[in-house]
Amino acid sequence: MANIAVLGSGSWGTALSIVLADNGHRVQLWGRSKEQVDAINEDRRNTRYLPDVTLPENIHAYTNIADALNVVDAVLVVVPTKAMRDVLSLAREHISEPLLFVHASKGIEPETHLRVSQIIEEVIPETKRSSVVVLSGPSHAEEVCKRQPTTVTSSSLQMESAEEVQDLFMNQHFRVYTNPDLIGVEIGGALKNIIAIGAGMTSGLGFGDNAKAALMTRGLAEIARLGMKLGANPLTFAGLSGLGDLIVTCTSVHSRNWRAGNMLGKGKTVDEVESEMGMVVEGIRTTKAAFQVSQEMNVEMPITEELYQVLFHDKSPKEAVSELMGRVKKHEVEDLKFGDKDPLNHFEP
Ligand SMILES: NC(=O)C1=CN([C@@H]2O[C@H](COP(=O)(O)OP(=O)(O)OC[C@H]3O[C@@H](n4cnc5c(N)ncnc54)[C@H](O)[C@@H]3O)[C@@H](O)[C@H]2O)C=CC1
Ligand SMILES: O=C(CO)COP(=O)(O)O
Repeated sequence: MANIAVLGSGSWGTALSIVLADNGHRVQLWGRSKEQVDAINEDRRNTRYLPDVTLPENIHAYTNIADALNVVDAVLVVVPTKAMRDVLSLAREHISEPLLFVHASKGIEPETHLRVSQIIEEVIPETKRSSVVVLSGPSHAEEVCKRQPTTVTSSSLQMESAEEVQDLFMNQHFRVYTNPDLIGVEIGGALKNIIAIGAGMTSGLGFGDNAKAALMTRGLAEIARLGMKLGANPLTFAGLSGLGDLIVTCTSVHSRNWRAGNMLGKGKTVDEVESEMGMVVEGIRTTKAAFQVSQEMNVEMPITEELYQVLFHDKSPKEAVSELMGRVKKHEVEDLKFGDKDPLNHFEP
């Protein structure tokens, strides 16, 4: 049994707290809202984010981050990426010995373009962190908290740390694999949100499954293109944190990114969508960050570029689709050449 601080009491922080509590761990959950923290402790409910779920007794909620971090073995940070740096800075002051840091957020920091594990490394000094692990994959909180079958990936540069997190979370409903490709796992989890906004947008425009399949497939190609340039292994994008998460986010009724795109396709503005959603839509800021990175690194990302124009420069979704469909003709797989006898050798690691 371990004591684990969970920083962030939104949908995902609460659902992951349930997984940990089911595994017998003591969870010290930190949230900003006193009303929500009281409701968790007194009524065993997170009324705002997961109102229908009864929370196990071994989840204890706090508004004071020092209380949540008091005598713990590991820290799980699950706040929107834009809040990550502030929350970590707040936590840092209350940590006195090296702790295992796990995060389950999916984004790229808007101003610095850092992945979340890099933000942790920058804000938490080595004397206060033993290792950094990301937990990512196709996993909506609404299903995890009902103990429906879910599979995710635990990734870290240290195998022991990835396995430690696998052991903390894994149970009969929540299956955890390990993967050493931290860059690939974080990039796949962050960038699939962009494509999910696009998939929702095409549905909002009235297009069908062909358009969705096109976006998902070509979206994965451009995610992998940028990821590989950043140092990821292409095989990771065919796994849970890549293709798996892309499927769930582009097709599930629970996806905030898909729903946001759907509203945009139906004519709402970004401001209207964000205020109606009331929950984080990571893909909006990630679109801007990924677009900027793709420009800096000279990586072609046509879907991301069109969505950036829609989200930040008032381009109409219809015009964006038309631009994508009217691009110059291309090969499907850049590495495959006609007449090449052994094309698969391009995929050797
Ligand atoms: N909801 C889901 O099913 C999943 C979410 N994620 C990721 O988890 C991360 C968190 O998402 P959710 O929990 O769904 O978001 P949410 O919108 O449900 O909740 C966000 C939580 O963060 C808190 N928060 C926001 N800004 C803060 C700040 N500056 N300081 C302290 N707390 C702050 C809010 O009060 C709220 O409790 C995101 O990166 C998301 O992509 C990943 C997998 C599944
Ligand atoms: O990452 C998620 C599921 O794996 C959550 O996606 P949304 O933020 O679009 O709901």
